This record gives sequence, structure tokens and C-alpha cells, in this order.
Amino acid sequence: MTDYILALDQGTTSSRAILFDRTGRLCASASQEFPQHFPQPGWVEHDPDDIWNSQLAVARQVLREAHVAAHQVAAIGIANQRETTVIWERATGRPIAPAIVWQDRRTADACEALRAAGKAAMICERTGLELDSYFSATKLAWLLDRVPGARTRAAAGELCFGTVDSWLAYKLCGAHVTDVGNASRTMLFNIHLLRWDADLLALFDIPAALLPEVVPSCGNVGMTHADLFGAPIALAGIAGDQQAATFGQACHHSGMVKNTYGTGCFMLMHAGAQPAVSHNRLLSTVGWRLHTETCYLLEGSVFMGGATVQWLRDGLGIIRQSSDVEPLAASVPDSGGVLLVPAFVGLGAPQWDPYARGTIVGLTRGSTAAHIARAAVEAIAYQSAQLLQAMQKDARVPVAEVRADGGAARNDMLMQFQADLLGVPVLRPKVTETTALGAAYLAGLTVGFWASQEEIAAQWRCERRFDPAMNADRRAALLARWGRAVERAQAWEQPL
Ligand SMILES: Nc1ncnc2c1ncn2[C@@H]1O[C@H](COP(=O)(O)OP(=O)(O)O)[C@@H](O)[C@H]1O
Ligand SMILES: O=P(O)(O)OC[C@H](O)CO
Repeated sequence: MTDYILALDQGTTSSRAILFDRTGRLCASASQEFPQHFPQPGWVEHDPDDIWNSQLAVARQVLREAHVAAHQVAAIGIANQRETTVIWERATGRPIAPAIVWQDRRTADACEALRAAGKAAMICERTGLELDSYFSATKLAWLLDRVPGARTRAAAGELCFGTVDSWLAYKLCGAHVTDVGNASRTMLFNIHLLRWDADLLALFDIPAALLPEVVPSCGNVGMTHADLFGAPIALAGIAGDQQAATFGQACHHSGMVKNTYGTGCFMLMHAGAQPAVSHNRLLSTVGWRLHTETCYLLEGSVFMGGATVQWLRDGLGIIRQSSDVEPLAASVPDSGGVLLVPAFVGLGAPQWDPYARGTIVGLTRGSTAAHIARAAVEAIAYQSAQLLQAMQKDARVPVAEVRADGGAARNDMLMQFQADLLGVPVLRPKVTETTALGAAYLAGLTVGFWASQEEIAAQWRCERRFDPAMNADRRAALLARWGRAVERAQAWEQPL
């Protein structure tokens, strides 16, 4: 009898491993941070071996500490930081360069050049993505251009490209695969035809021999090498972390929305069985593919969410740990007119401005650290509110509720202000590790650990509901003022 599903949640700053039982209960977890490298302004790198070693270590740790043997685990599911780009040698598994992380802006100018060449519309039409350095294609091209011999070796089939799911699947069971949702974040994948796009490969000069096989999110990928966990375990589910969280939040029907408040904020709406078309600069992306059904999502990505609070801690030193922001922000009745636009790495949706930079406006002689802390918390909610506004316009339906998760969703003040700004209830579930849970569900569905999506959806439980308590005029006034602050942050850096 197998009792558990093991979820591997490989995030931007940490690797986590979580065991879930049949009721969707979190039974045990382990996590490990790993080093972040910032070799130049705007660059963010990971060592692929750090990613793998930390992920393997926590997977082994959680099994050991929970006294669970490999044969008690029905399957493994992967949820991963998306877009981050890894190239390794097919024969040896050795990475040929550091991984370029999704936050990395080194290819912003390359994107500008493509925009100037009139390529943005075609890219968006085929991939559903905004032309931005966030996605893998320009990062991959950058590596092939800079690492000596890489493009020739890639064309000869000696190298493998993958996002982090591919890298982990390769290390776990030797497969060179990616799931359809992760593929849709590379900017090389046609989301209508669900295959790599030959024109885009030509545009970015990417040899097809480098690419992973695209597999469903729910399906048998292979068995893990026996020496990793003492016995082979089936790898049976893969999803990008935001797709996994959407699945874990049981957003299984059109119009359902979740927002994850982690390093960044990622709001995703279930858009049905056809790609959504955004007229408001949101991303149209693949959610997951279960058996033969593909689910599409509409996504708004905010680059600095909880990371804004980390900056208060590490950059300004006005709090010692992230949770300290709540009492500090609550020590003042409001932000005293201070607005903080956390465009530290540019702005994601809906502005897509790589040249925006962080800005604090509205300072007076009475402004204190507490006002800045409050402005930082509020900034997370303002940015997310802009996403929901865009989403409601695109979907042309009012959203009934937003399901919240991620580390910063623990902050009650943030959740209440969010509900106030949205004018829509915000619901926080009992299991907030929804990313890992979503990966577990996908793997569990493959191996029959759970019978159906209905069974999974019935496991979702609300821990707390935040109802809007702000009148519409005040909401509109606050959002308009936020819009003015964002304008001041935009187009600050000059393109080279
Ligand atoms: N009480 C809090 N209020 C606001 N932000 C918080 C709070 N607790 C944690 N955070 C933020 O949440 C983020 C961590 O959330 P997590 O979901 O673990 O992120 P990720 O998966 O992106 O690594 C950090 O950026 C941290 O600053
Ligand atoms: O690592 P996270 O949880 O911040 O998620 C990162 C996203 O997948 C980037 O697109």
C-alpha cells in the first residue's frame, strides 16, 4: 500500500520537499535555501548543481525524518521556478554555464532590438507572451552566443536545454522532457499547436536538437534512479510552480483566480480549453495538460511581491525578519501619503517596463520607517489589484473571489487591504503550500492515488475569508494615485 505523494517544489530561493497523504494533508516537509548569484547589476544566476543538490537533499531528508520508505511513495510530482534556463551535456549531465534565472534582465536590450524589428506581435500571437527578458528564449540564445562552441555542440545533439523541471527530471530519471506548461514559458512554443515553433527557433537561432520532449503535466515520465531514494519511484507529474499552485488551489473551472504572494506575485485565471487573448498585456499561457485535455490560463506576473519586504529587511534594515513588517506597518493608521513602487528589476504586467526603477513618492517631514513599511505592504496589493483589473477586462466577467497563497499571504493586513482594493473577497486556504500540493495532485492523478479532479477539489478548505470593507470612491481614488506613482517609476533607466 502506498501512502504518500512526494512533491518537489523547486523555487527561486529555496528547494522544498513535501509529503502529502490521500486527504491532501501536509504530513512532513523539508526545505533548504541555496545561493543566489548577482554577478552584474540586473543579472541573477543559480548554479544548476546547487539546485539539484538542495532538491535531492530535502527529498531525502523528508523521507528520512518522516520514516517513509521509497516503496510507500506512490509517485513524485515536480513544481518548479519557471523560465530559468539551464544547458547541460547530454552525456555527462554537466552544466555548461550557470543557470540564467527568470529575474535576470541581461537580455532586455536584445528584446528591444526584436521589438524594433517588429517581431513582438508575431511572438505574442504564437506564444501568448510579451516580448520580455523574463522568458527563456533570449536567455538561451545569450548562452549559445557566449559559451564557446555551444551552438555547434547543440546542433550536434551533444547538449540539452531545459527549464528547471527538465533539469530535475534528467537528474532524477535520465529523461529529457518538459511539461507543456513549462514549455509555454520558453517563448519558443506555439501554444495553439502545442509544439515547438520552427519560425521562433529560427528567429532566436536555437537548434531543435537542444530541446526537450514536451510531455503532459499529468503522466508517467519514468522511474527515478534506484540509488537516489533506495528504490525507484515514479515521476508522474510536472508543472511550473504557478500552474501547480493554480491546480493546488482547485481553480479547475473558467474564471477561477488564484494569486500567489511569494518572491513575486503571480495571479492566474483559469481560461478554459482554448488560449485566452489578452488586450491588457497579460500573458496567455498553458496551465496543464491532463490526459488529452489542455487547460489555458491568463496570467499577470509581478516581479517584486514579498521580495519588497525582504528589501526592507536586507536593504534598509528596518525589520529583522519578514513577519516584523506587519506590526511595524500596523503602528501607523495609513502610509501617510507615502507610495513605494518596487520596480527594482523593472515592472512586469501590465506595464512590462524593464527600464522602470524603484521609487518612493509622497515623502514628507512626518514620514517614518513605519510609513515606508506600510507602503511596501500596500504596494504588493496595488500591483496585484492592477492585475485583477486587467484580468476582469480581458475575461469580461466579474471575478467572484481570489484564492491567496504564498509566504506573504500570511500577512492579514495585506490580505484585508487586498480585498479592499479588489472589491472582491480574498480567501486563504488551510493548506497554503498549494504549489507543492498541485504538483502532488498531478502526480497522484496519474497513478490513481486520487481518482478525479472532483475528489481533489473537495479537499480544498478555506482557513480565512477577507471581505472588502472599502467604499468604491475611496478605492478608485487610491488606485488612481497608485497609477500616478507608477508613471513616475517608469522609463527611468535608459536603454543602452
Ligand atoms: N508576514 C509577512 N508579510 C509580508 N511578507 C512576508 C511575510 N512573511 C513572509 N513574507 C515574504 O514572503 C516571501 C516568501 O514567500 P514564499 O512563498 O516562501 O516565496 P518563494 O516561493 O517565492 O520563495 C518572502 O519574500 C518574504 O519576504
Ligand atoms: O520561485 P517562485 O515561487 O517565486 O516562482 C517564480 C516563477 O515561477 C517565475 O515565473
